[in-house]
Amino acid sequence: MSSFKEIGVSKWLIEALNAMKIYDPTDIQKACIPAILSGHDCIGGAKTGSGKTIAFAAPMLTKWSEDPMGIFGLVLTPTRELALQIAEQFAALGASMNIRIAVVVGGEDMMKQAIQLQNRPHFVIATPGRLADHIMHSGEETISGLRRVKYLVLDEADRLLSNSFGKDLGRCFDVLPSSDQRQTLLFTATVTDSVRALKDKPVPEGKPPVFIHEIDSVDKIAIPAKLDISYLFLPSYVKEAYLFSLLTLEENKDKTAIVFVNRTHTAEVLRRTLMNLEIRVTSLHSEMPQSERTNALHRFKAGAARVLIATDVASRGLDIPTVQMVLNYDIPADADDFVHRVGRTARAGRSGEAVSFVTEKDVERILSIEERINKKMDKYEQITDNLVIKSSLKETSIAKREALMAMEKDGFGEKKRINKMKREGEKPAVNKVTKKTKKVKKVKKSSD
Ligand SMILES: Nc1ncnc2c1ncn2[C@@H]1O[C@H](COP(=O)(O)OP(=O)(O)OP(=O)(O)O)[C@@H](O)[C@H]1O
Repeated sequence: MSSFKEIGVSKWLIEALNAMKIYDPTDIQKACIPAILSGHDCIGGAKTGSGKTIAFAAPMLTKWSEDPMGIFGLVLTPTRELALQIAEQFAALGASMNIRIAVVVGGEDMMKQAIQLQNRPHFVIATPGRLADHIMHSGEETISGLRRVKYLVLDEADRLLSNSFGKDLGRCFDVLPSSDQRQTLLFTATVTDSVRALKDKPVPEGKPPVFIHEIDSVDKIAIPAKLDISYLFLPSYVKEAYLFSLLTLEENKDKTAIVFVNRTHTAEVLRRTLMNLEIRVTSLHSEMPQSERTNALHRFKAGAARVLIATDVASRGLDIPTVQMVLNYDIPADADDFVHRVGRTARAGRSGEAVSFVTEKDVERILSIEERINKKMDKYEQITDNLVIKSSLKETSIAKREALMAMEKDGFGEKKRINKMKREGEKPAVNKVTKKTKKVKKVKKSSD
C-alpha cells in the first residue's frame, strides 16, 4: 500500500495529517497527489466523503512549503460554508508553517477581505461572486497577487461550471495566469459532461490533464459503500407528520440528521414546526443572514441541535462526521443534487442512512436518480400510516398551524417578495406585514 511518504507528501505535512488521525492515503489521494506533484492538471472524480480535499490540499501545501510565496493557490467553491470549512482545513494543516489564509465569501465585510488580500495570503479560498466583486471594485493592489497564482482549484467543479457561476468565474479567470502558467485542479463527486470535456482541452505548454474517475461508466455516479438508501411513499399533505414520526422513532430519536427541502419557505415552516414539537432543530438556507447561517452550523456541529433543516446550500461538501441520517423531505429535481445530499452521511468509510420522502408527484425523479446511481432504493419499513395517524398527525398539524401564524406575524419572506417585485418593475404594496418586516432583523445584501 502506498504511504503519504511514498507518494511525495512533505514530512511536516505527514505529521500534521497524523495529528488529525489521517495515516494512509485514500484511493483518490493515491491517484491524484503524485500526478499533481509532477505538474499535471488534474480532474478528480470520486465519491462523497472520500477525501478529495486532501487530494488537492496535500500536493499544493507540499509545493508551497518548498517556496512559500503568496498568493500560491486559489480555491474556488460554490458556497460560503464550504469555503470556510476548506479554509479551516488548510489552516489546521499548515499551522506549524505559519500559513496565511484569506477567506473571501459573500455576507462578510468587504473591507476586511480587501485588507487580507493585500497582505498576500498564501492561499485564498473564495466563492466566485465575492471574488469577482473584489476584482471589479478593489484597486490593483488588492488583486495583483492573483495574477501569479500557481494553482487554481475548482472544488465542486460541476457546480462551478454550471451557468449560474459563468459570469463571476469569467471575471476571476480574467486576472489569473493563463492555463499554461498555472496548474488547474478540478474535483467533484458528480462528474458531468462539462467537467469531462475539459480533459480533452489542449494545453499549449503545460502537461496534459490527468483524469481520474473511480467508476468506468461515465454516466453513472457511485455513492458510498456503507450508505443505505431507502424511500417512504406517503401522501403529500401529511409530510410533516411522517417526518415527526420518523425522527422520534425509538431507533432514530437520538440520531443526528439533516433534512433537505427544496425551498427556503419549507425550511422555515419545518424548523418552527419541529421546534414547537420540542425537537432540537436549526436551519440553514440562503434567506438567513450570514451570521445566523454560521451560528446554525456551529450549533449543529456541536450537537446543540440534533436536526438541521437545509436547502441545497448545505448539500455539497460539508463534512460533519456525526451525521447519521439524511432525509430528503423533498426530492431534488437534479439527480446529482441527490448524490451530494445523501453524501452528508456515511463519510470516510463510516456507515449512514438516507430516507427519501416520495409522493405521487416524485416518481419520475426517483426513477432518474436510481438510474444515475445504478441502484434501486429499498422501501423504508419502520413507519406505517397507522403509526403516523395515531402518534403524530394531530400534534404536528397544531404545531404547523402555529408555525405558519408566527411566520406571517414575523413577515418571513417579505423581503424576498419585495425584491422580486422590484426586479419585475412592480411597486410593492406596503401592507401590515410589510411594515412589520422593518422590525425583523435586517437581511444583509451580499454576493456569494
Ligand atoms: N486518508 C484519509 N484517511 C482517513 N480520513 C480521511 C483521509 N482523507 C480525508 N479524510 C477525512 O474524510 C472526511 C471526508 O473528506 P472530504 O471532506 O475531503 O471528502 P470529499 O471527498 O471532498 O467529499 P464531498 O464530495 O462530499 O465534498 C474528512 O473528515 C477528512 O478529514
